[in-house]
Amino acid sequence: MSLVYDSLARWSVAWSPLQVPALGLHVRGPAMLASQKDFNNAVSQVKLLKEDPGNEVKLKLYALYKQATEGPCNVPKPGMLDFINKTKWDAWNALGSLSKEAARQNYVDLVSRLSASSESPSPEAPAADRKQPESDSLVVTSEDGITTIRLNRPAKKNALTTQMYHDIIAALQAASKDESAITVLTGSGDYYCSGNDLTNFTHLPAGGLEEMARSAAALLRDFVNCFIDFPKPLVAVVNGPAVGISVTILGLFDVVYATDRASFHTPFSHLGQSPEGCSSYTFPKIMGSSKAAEMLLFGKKLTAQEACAQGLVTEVFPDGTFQKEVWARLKAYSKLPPNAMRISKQIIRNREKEKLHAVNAEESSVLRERWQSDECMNAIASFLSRKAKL
Ligand SMILES: CCCCCCCCCCC/C=C/C(=O)SCCNC(=O)CCNC(=O)[C@H](O)C(C)(C)COP(=O)(O)OP(=O)(O)OC[C@H]1O[C@@H](n2cnc3c(N)ncnc32)[C@H](O)[C@@H]1OP(=O)(O)O
Repeated sequence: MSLVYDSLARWSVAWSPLQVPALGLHVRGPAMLASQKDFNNAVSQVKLLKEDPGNEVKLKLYALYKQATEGPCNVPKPGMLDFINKTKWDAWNALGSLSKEAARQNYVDLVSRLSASSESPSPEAPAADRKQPESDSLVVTSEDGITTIRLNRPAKKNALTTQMYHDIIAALQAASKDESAITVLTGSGDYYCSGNDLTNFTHLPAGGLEEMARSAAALLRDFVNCFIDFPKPLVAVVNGPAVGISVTILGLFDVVYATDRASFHTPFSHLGQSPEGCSSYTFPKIMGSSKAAEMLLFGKKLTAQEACAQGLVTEVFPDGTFQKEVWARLKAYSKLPPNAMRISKQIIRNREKEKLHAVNAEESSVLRERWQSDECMNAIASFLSRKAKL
């Protein structure tokens, strides 16, 4: 269950039933409007819904409830760091001058639709007891001399949760000591990875924003250090679009294979952030300072072919044969003498290790400041309130 969902659920207890903005709401004449009794019944019915209707619907319910009971939004807008209350306020405020009566009716209609759909069997709806545990977001397997670390949150485009950063660190540490010759990072579904899960920043710890930025910077530094120090051949099998940190760390891989459907996007300025994953050093080295600046400063998105032409990607494969061709090749490579591959990697990496660690430390420290900036907070709030997408 996502953090936002948890927060909204807690919210619903504290603030009573939730609601959603304009989408799918009915407009009726006064004679057809629901009575106060219908409304009270609907409020009780919400608590009996068998299935969680999801954050968006709960927000809609919340806003309609507030509009129906208090009228148009008349309370001050919460601060931009108060993500949850701001999202709720936005939803209520979006109803504008909708009358109390119309809001009451829309609330009743929405609850009635929800009750009907939660009663009809839906084979695709995930039952609570089939919910994937957090650890299923990463799947690690070892076969044919290859350890594969697979990002497995396809419904969220494999965005990286805080837990996933920790799990990847643990998986890389284990892979560095296991029997496999090669380690692969790849993704499930249509995306390789959409980068940092932006809801990671919605859990403010007791120490507030400053403490959150401190612990995020420490985690980022540990995470990237694992890639710098990884002792065996590390291969990225980029099965679809890649965003943010999943792109920047590619500069620390030994080989990057991509489907022709992949794209490579580092929208740090759009997000009020700055480069990480040692990309401020590796990208200019790989593609030249000007091409690197276009990506890292202006967020230019590269196609797979462009990324290959600029040296970030080793080879591009047609999507239809991508998996077959790449895995056949990796299986062949995994039969090469493992010690020779390790030693060769060490010779290459040792020349750079000290520099890479220094770059990682600096980038993490700069980001610690960035995460506390208005630019960054506004960009995250904007994505979370569904106003912005890349
Ligand atoms: C206190 C400790 C914290 C520790 C944190 C560690 C910190 C290390 C951080 C290092 C710095 C990293 C920087 C980056 O990676 S910057 C890049 C961040 N990524 C983004 O900005 C991408 C945002 N996503 C999008 O723009 C679009 O979703 C995307 C273009 C990727 C896909 O669009 P599409 O229309 O195809 O699909 P949807 O938008 O409908 O996505 C499906 C669902 O997935 C959710 N989603 C996707 N990406 C993210 C994401 N990055 N964070 C959170 N959620 C994401 C999306 O919201 C949809 O969810 P719902 O179905 O529930 O709506």
